[in-house]
Amino acid sequence: MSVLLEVNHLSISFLQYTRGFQQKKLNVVQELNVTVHAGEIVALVGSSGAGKSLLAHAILGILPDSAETSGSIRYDGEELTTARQAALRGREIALVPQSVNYLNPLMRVGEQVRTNRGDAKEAVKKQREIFERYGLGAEVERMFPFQLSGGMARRILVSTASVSGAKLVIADEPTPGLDAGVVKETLGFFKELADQGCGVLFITHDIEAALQIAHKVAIIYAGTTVETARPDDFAGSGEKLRHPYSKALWRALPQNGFDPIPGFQPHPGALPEGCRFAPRCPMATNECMNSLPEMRWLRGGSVRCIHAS
Ligand SMILES: Nc1ncnc2c1ncn2[C@@H]1O[C@H](COP(=O)(O)OP(=O)(O)OP(=O)(O)O)[C@@H](O)[C@H]1O
Ligand code: NI
Repeated sequence: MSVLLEVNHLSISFLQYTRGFQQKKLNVVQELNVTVHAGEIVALVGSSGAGKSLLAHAILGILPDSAETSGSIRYDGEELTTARQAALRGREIALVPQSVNYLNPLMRVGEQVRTNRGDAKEAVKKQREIFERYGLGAEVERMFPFQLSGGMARRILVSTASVSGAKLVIADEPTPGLDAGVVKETLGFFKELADQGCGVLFITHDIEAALQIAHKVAIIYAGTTVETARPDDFAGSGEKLRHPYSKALWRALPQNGFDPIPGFQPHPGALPEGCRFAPRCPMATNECMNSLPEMRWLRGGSVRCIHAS
């Protein structure tokens, strides 16, 4: 399948004003890499504050003005410029947001799901077809968001991407606090989109949900990609995983012994010089403190660690 999205060496920083008129640059994301092919579901996993939503916003071109970015984001073989982002956003590149609060409370749902589809007649037809496929009754298109149940609202959010005819769907934490049935159903919708040729970037804290549908898993820590793995690398005690952080994350799951990693992910203002994980890493040596390791290929995946083998 062809490469749809290619993010390389992405850095995002924020200019912050400290005491007086001094400016301080806060480097939040550095050297973030991720590639999504058509028809592929890539899970982006990392803990809170790792930079997942910032990546999503950088791709969509909706970062705040105070953000400064460098590196490259290519879509469909070409650099994603601000102008292209504006033209593709909500159409070819769609966001499935975390919260139903992204829906306009004053607009009937059928209408808002159709907003980015040009031809009105065709849009209604497409929207009805998709609502039916997602098990949303004919009456739903006339409803307002407050009338929807949690499960229905999730279906509406995913159907928006479907109706717009998106080729790349970015789902930012689409299954927070949902009951198991709704999670399973939502995951099924993404699978279906991918089966139709869509690329899906599935952002989540939830490794287990990710593993149910992902073709590839990218793990990020403190603003940096540390590993890309195959779903079946997440097995046993994590011996197939490549990065010490990935292993630790896997072992911290309740079913794997709930062995939490001591320490905390560093705050953007206080990132270590070298490997971001070194201060918490059982394998760290002096060499790890010098510079951020390069990403390298290893056993059918990639890893940013000089000790991984
Ligand atoms: N406008 C901003 N100015 C300064 N720092 C910011 C800004 N937006 C985000 N950050 C910082 O960037 C880091 C990453 O934020 P981001 O929202 O991408 O995290 P995340 O991985 O999506 O976390 P979560 O799982 O909690 O949603 C955080 O430490 C956050 O404080
Ligand atoms: Ni987020």
